[in-house]
Amino acid sequence: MSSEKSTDRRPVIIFDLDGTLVSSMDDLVVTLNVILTEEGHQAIPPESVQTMIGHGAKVLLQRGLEANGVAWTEDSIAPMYGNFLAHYEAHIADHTRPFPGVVACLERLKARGFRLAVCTNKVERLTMPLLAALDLTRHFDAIVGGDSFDKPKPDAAPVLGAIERSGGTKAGSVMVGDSVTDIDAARAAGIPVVAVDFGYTPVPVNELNPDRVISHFDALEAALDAVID
Ligand SMILES: O=C(O)COP(=O)(O)O
Ligand SMILES: [Mg+2]
Repeated sequence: MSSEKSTDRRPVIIFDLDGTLVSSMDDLVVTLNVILTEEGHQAIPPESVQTMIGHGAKVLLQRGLEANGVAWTEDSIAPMYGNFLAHYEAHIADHTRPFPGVVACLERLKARGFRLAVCTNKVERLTMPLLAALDLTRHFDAIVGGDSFDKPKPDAAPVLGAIERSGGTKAGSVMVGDSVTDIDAARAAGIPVVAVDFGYTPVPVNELNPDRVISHFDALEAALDAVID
């Protein structure tokens, strides 16, 4: 961390990745179904996969197996998980793109003096190449993955870690996410949360009581102004 960062602590806007900054579902669906069908299992329809995203690739694979009625253990899924990581890494941005308005919004927030961070449950091995492939890495002061700290979201640790690694301060910081894990992690960390309603969640986000819900990144600044004291 530079001395400039440590003496100039600013609020941080902490973004979830899948379903919030980027539309990663199609690439995740393809990889999951390639791995399941290679093993002789049934492919899962996209609308079902959408409800399984947000807890990282390993949980996605576990849920895909459970949907097929297949029992798994950590040992039994290890080779399949390795294949999943390799396939997904090779196709990480075939279809995945930033949602509309993301880049312009990040630039406006940076110009307003916020620090910016990613806090995802995707492992670092996948998070870093995805952000690089979409030319998003340069916008962020810190990037935290599901394996960056001992526990992933909904634990507070990765959210607080993202603030710390950004050289930021918790006061005035806000989480932006698409699912219950983001809302619970923000609550655990003691910061407000804005939810996007175009992401991946089995439960509509407005039923999860975030501080604000937005339907487009053009609405994020007004939502942040409303939730920051
Ligand atoms: O399920 C994943 O791969 C990670 O999801 P997240 O970026 O929404 O935390
Ligand atoms: Mg998400």
